[in-house]
Amino acid sequence: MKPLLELKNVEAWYGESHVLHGVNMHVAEGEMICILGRNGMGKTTTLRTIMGNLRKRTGEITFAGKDLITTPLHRVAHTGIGYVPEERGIFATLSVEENLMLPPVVAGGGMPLREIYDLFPNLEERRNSPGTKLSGGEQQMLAMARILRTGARCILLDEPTEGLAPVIIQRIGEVLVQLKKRGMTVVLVEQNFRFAAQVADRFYLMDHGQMTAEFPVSELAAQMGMLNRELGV
Ligand SMILES: Nc1ncnc2c1ncn2[C@@H]1O[C@H](COP(=O)(O)OP(=O)(O)OP(=O)(O)O)[C@@H](O)[C@H]1O
Repeated sequence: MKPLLELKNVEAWYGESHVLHGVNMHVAEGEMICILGRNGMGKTTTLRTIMGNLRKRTGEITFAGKDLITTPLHRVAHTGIGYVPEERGIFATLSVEENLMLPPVVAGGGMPLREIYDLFPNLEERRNSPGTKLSGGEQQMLAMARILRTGARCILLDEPTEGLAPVIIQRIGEVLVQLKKRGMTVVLVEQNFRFAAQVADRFYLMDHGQMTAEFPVSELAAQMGMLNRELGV
């Protein structure tokens, strides 16, 4: 079966700085993959390159049969792919509900507000609170919810657990399991290896702008020695 998202030999640059050196990656529909790697290896850049935020890029990126390299930046979300950046991008002066309603529904199947509140009950409780008053966990959930409303069927999540308390991390894990049950495709970048090990189906290890290893969760135990050497997990 053809992957939903596929990168072939993708290279990308920030100005003169060559950061991705031939990234190969594929994600099946409904799969949750996790990109592991030390700081600065190109994980965030991979997500930004898929979304078209880095325009200087070569190789092939296809999503749902569409060529994303030639898709204009403002049309990428219309293909059904959404990005939740590490900094979350919540509008501080707007309420939770205004943050949710602001981005347009750009692809078919956008999650209605009612379903979003069922998935994130604490967002409903806080629907009138301004972005500035939200905890880190609430901000992360709002950032994810906002992307689900746009109609994305594949979400790219950059370090969703960063800086969050264990109980909130567990809640985010539960949401990801729910999304997976609904058939959502997820690309996760995570430093929190213990969290990723509980939710991901398959792993990529990124090193100096390339994927240097790939294995399914069933091989995790056998790969621990290698991961320990590479990441110190
Ligand atoms: N806006 C930018 N301009 C120039 N270089 C950048 C920019 N953003 C990142 N880089 C460089 O690109 C390389 C890859 O960074 P990237 O953020 O993709 O790594 P990462 O694996 O996501 O690590 P981290 O977890 O630290 O974010 C690093 O050398 C970084 O310094």
